[in-house]
Amino acid sequence: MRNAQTILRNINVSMHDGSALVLTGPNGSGKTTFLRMIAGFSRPSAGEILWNGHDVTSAGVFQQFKLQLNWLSMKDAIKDKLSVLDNVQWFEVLEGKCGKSMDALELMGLGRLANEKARMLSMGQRKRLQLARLLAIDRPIWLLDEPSVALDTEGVRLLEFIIAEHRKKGGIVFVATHLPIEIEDSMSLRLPPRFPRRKTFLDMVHSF
Ligand SMILES: Nc1ncnc2c1ncn2[C@@H]1O[C@H](COP(=O)(O)OP(=O)(O)OP(=O)(O)O)[C@@H](O)[C@H]1O
Repeated sequence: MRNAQTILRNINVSMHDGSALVLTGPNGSGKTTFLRMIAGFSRPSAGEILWNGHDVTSAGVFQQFKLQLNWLSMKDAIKDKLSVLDNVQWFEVLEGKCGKSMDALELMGLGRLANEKARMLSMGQRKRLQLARLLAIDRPIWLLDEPSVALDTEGVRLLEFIIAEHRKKGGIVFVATHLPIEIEDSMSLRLPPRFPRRKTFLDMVHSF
């Protein structure tokens, strides 16, 4: 439920180590809501989200489960006044890790911009920075909301590559997207429109 309205119903998905789920569906169909529920930002009004058989919302489990998750969304949480490198290292330090930030930036094609202020980055470069952060933090479950928006063709290929590599290590990936993405052996779930339109776009055009 969101705002007292039922957004998602009758969804049953089971993920194992190394698996990937691609969520698609029209605007407002609930893709972000689905990811938010997995992340524990929203509670399902019915049903359960289980992690290793335990309800993720129960005390004790939630704190552990949260540490497995890496969230990437349109809100990029990039600090414009910090350098590109600091924007990755800051999260790495918070995570109690170190040493992967520069390699992650290099992989995402941002090595030469590491010492620039993040405000200098283009939209696609900001997305690459988010992906570098994902790599540096290196948590097992990735929740990616529209990860390819603003990426160029090479950026999308890199995204597909890091997803494949993550899965090889046993990582789990959820991707909500409107854009085509190639993820081998992924499951796909297409959410239905919440409010089916009475008229199609072409009907509207012809009525003018
Ligand atoms: N902040 C909010 N508060 C209350 N209801 C919300 C909020 N954000 C979204 N919703 C409701 O949840 C529904 C699903 O939204 P959600 O963002 O999950 O869809 P989506 O499939 O990710 O859409 P899009 O493709 O546009 O990103 C929306 O139709 C809206 O009614």
